[in-house]
Amino acid sequence: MMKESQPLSSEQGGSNPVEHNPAKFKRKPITPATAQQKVAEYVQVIDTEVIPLYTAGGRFLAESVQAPHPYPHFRRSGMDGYAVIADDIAPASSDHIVWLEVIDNIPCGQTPSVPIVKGTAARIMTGAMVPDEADTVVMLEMTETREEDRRQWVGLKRSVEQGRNITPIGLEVQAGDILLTQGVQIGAGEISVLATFGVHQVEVYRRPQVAIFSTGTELLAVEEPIAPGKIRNSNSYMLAEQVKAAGGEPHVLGAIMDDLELARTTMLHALSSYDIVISSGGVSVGDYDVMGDLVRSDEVEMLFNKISMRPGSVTTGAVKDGKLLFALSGNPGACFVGCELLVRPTIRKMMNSKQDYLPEWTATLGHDYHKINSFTRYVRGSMTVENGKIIAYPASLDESSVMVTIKDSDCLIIIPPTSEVLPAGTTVSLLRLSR
Ligand SMILES: Nc1nc2c(c(=O)[nH]1)N[C@H]1C(S)=C(S)[C@@H](COP(=O)(O)OP(=O)(O)OC[C@H]3O[C@@H](n4cnc5c(N)ncnc54)[C@H](O)[C@@H]3O)O[C@H]1N2
Ligand code: MOO
Ligand SMILES: [Mg+2]
Repeated sequence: MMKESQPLSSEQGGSNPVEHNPAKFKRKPITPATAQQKVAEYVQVIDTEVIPLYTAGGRFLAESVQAPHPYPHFRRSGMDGYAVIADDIAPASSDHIVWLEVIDNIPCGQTPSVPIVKGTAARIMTGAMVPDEADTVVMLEMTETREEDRRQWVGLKRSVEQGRNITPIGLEVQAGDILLTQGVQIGAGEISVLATFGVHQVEVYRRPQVAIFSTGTELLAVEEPIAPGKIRNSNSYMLAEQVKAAGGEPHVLGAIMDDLELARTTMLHALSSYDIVISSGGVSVGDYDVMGDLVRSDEVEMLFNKISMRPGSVTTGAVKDGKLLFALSGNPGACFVGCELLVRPTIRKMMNSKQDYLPEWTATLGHDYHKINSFTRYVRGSMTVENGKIIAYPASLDESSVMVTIKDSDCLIIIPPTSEVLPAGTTVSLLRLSR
């Protein structure tokens, strides 16, 4: 559940006596992969809880599940028909109907009541337990019936090979098979396995509780009317959705003015109360970029404050008392990418997921990409399949400050550092976004 609280401050002027600090201009960029590694070093697997199965969808399994019995655990009919002994019906043909006496009727959920012997058959329904002595089920459409002296007979004009329409014990699963491993995310298929094997109480990882706050004196709450120079706080909402999609539980702490003290108290409160903290805005070198100043202070241990990527070069990581703080850029595009590349894997690693980083695919660039840069670019784009190949089209507007094309994107196309136009047709890697 996304929770939203009131903005922490509404009255401060937001002017901040940020001291002139040349250190902020000397930032040492590290690669995106190094940033991910640095963050991963601080990730701790979170504790677990036991929840009812019907609430387990989307959660990450904290236990491995071993089959306590084979599945199916009895020989099961795959058709509505008659359970027979194949040898009995071997001579059947259109000229020679073989008649078997029907001595049992086995609906689903019941056990056979009499053994099938030579010359007899049991009427049986799909999913019902096949009598031990029968080795074949003939579907209803291939049979005719008659009644004589209140005895039922079934006639067959064709033979059927032995074993037809019987699902053997353990076809899907043998007793002792490992079915689900720790860290698997529970979806429809997984929950079906758990239900089948009677796991009605599931041990899952607790959802990481993620505090989100935005900094920016320009920020309005979404319900406020626009005003000159002001914008609405869209990043908090965007981040909350990204956190939810990753498997975490967002807590939106609202927006604060660009005020160092306010940022300090908000950050410290968030770090002491939640498992992960994300802030947006104020990490560049501007006069009011308070998060950048704060992260360089003694309050936290800064891991990095520059990554050789765009958007999101100012993405900052820090740690305090074992908890990670992600101070993301205020620019929506950079904020989005920083969250996908660093926060998402953190949330998922905390729940032991092996699907922590965004999956990387190979694709063909759909049109020329003109921007040159010494940093790796993660360009939002959309994928289509043309003639059996994945074609990735960069968004028309992909600047860090652009918000509106995030919604149209299902991938981040990786454009390596380049000084030349990348022509359409180039093979590129991309990170697939989950939607
Ligand atoms: N002199 C330099 N200026 C800038 C540099 C630089 O290296 N030298 N880096 C640029 C890059 S790259 C980026 S990215 C931005 C990063 O800015 P900040 O992280 O400090 O973010 P803000 O200054 O607070 O805001 C930037 C932009 O984003 C808007 N914003 C902020 N919060 C939100 C929100 N919650 N929802 C929607 N939009 C938000 C804000 O109004 C600004 O327009 O710095 C460059 N500058
Ligand atoms: O950090 Mo900025 O997004 O690189 O443009
Ligand atoms: Mg700034």
